[in-house]
Amino acid sequence: MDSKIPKPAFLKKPAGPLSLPGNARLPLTRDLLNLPLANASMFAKRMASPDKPSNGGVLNRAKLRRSRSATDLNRPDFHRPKYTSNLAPISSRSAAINTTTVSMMAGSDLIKPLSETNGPRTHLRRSRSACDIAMKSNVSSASSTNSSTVSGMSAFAGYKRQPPPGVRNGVPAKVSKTVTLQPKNAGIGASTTVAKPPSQKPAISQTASKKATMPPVKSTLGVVKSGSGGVACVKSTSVNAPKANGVGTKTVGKTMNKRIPPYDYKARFANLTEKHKALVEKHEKLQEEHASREALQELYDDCTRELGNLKNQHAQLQQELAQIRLENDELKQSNLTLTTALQHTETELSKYREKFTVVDRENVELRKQLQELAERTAFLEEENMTLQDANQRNTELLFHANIERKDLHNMVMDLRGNIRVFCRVRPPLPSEANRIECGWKYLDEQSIELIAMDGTNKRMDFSFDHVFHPRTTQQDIFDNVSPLIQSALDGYNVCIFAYGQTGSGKTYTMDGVADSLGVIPRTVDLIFSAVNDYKRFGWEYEIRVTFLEIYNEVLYDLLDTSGTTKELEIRMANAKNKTEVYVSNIIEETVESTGRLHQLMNIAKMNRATAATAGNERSSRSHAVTKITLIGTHQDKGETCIGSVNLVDLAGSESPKTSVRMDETKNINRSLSELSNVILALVQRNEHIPYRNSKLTHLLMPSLGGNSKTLMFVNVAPFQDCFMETVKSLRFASQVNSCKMQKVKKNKVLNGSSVM
Ligand SMILES: Nc1ncnc2c1ncn2[C@@H]1O[C@H](COP(=O)(O)OP(=O)(O)OP(=O)(O)O)[C@@H](O)[C@H]1O
Repeated sequence: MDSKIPKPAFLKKPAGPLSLPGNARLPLTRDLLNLPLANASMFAKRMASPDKPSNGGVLNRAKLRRSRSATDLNRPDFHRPKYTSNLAPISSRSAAINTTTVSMMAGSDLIKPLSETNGPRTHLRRSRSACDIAMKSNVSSASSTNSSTVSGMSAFAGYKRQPPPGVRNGVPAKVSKTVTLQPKNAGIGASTTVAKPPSQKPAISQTASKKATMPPVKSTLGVVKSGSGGVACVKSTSVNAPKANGVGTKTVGKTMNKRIPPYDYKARFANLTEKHKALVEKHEKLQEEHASREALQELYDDCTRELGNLKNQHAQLQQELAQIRLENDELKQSNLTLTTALQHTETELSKYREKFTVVDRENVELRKQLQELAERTAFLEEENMTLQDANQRNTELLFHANIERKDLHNMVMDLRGNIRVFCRVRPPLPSEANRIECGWKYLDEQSIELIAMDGTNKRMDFSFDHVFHPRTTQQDIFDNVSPLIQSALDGYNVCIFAYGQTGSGKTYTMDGVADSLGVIPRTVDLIFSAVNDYKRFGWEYEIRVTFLEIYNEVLYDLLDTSGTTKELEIRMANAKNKTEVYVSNIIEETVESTGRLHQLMNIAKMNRATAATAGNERSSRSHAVTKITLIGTHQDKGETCIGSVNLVDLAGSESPKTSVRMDETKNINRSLSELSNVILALVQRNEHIPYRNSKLTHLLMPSLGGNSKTLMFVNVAPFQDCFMETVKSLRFASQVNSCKMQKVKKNKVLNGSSVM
């Protein structure tokens, strides 16, 4: 054992000031006297060395005195030369130990920088105070044990004030002690430190129980061993740093065992008492730490639950966040759509604004125009009033002018004669090309010369109101007829009939064919056209129509399609006016339009044709009478005018020699003769007019004579074989015409002219 004791430090001439750590003490004088000479001289030389601090012997005199007293008590045979004073300076070694310890604690999870701990600063203060208390207790114990401890404590205290590199403001060192000594007061940071792996936590208690299990402690052990363990340093380490490894404490034990002789039971007892106290304190601290850990465990559980709740909340918030992000994306998309729509709408709005501007300008223009038009309207209304007054006056004038026109027209018609005769020569049909024609010479529009082509070359001249040659059109014919229709509209009775040999063209003249309408359909059209024109003069017309035929002196209603044979009688309408007649049981239909009238004409024509089918020659041997009654009313003037048009397609005259049905021929010829007699009586102005001698003259009585206008067509065929019948018809017509023109003729007669 002694061989392992290092060589005394004074033999090595330590460079620094003399400072003995721990229980190191300077040898007493008497000790020095007991030293071998060499050693004594060396010590004296040492003391006399200029390197020795001037106050080296004064500084630790109290210590030396105490040490000497203790030593004296234990010194039956004191041999101080074995004192090992070549230890490293305590301050440096203590710093190294404490640096190592702090580094170890700082490197462990138990020590956290202040910035990592969230514990309140007050905890740190309390921990610091506890630490200080612990330190003080250690210091006191140390000082009571050995005066050299003071320097060790000073060195350790100096270490605390100098934090190791990497630790800010020295907090980690304080925290490490706080965590270790005062776990109860530790905050969250402390709990976090305590919650570190338990393999490191027991190191604290093991430090007290001198058990070295942690690798950092081993390294510390190496440091201690290499430093050869100064007593003060080791004791300081074991007391002031309970977290130091057990090896260090073990080193202390060895040192103390070395230092306290076995027989010094009192010192040993004191030492054990201190150890016991330290262990008791550690036990209490461990119990507090255990309680603190349990509290921390509860806190940890609470935190875990809270963490779970927070995780759930976090997950829920994550879902909400995802939902919100989704909604946000939808809102962004919607916003984008709305933005696009807004831009589109703004574009349209700008267009509409431009249009509105244009329209507004147009509106202004239109308002101006409207104003002008309003003014214009007012002017026109005023002018219209003036015109209406003028129109009313003109209407009045027109009404009177129309009356005057009627009078004049009637005068003209009178001058032309109430009975007028037109002669029409029909052309030969293509099927009649082999028939010999008479010689026809048209002298003028009113005269014709007939030349027999039978070899006698007989010539006969006839004069009429108008002579129409074979090429005369239906329109030319009607142009000469229409003035009579105008007379009917003016309130006169008009009778137009066609007289002539069978096959001479009577039906063609009166009815016409589909592509060449005759007098009757043209009369219908003219009447409706004139009625519409007369409306402008205030006249409203009612048009009534009847269709009948006279066959063998029997009346037939051509509009009666019932098949029943109703007896038609010609009766006088007014006893006072014997010219007014009507036909009983006849169908008289009021016609509103031209179409309807044409429809009725076709019905009548079919009925007559049906009769003709029953007997092939019936149509040619019956008289067809179409009567159109015109009733005009002028509401304003309260006037009424009634006129009528009798359109008669007479049966064709026939020579008895060629007649097949003599009775029919006789009836036809007799009725035609009676018609001739009536007409001749009229033109000769006889007192008695034999109207009632035949159904035909009786029926036409209102239209023959008086103010009636009568027009007779004498139709003749152009053929030589019809020469006699043609001459007969022309003589009758010429006789009518000569009688009418008798005055003129008379003038002619006076001039030497002759009529046949
Ligand atoms: N002006 C004319 N132009 C062309 N064809 C005519 C003309 N007049 C008559 N005809 C034709 O001559 C034929 C006989 O004419 P229409 O039947 O009119 O004689 P009508 O005198 O009526 O005979 P009826 O007394 O037997 O009835 C018909 O085919 C008709 O088309």
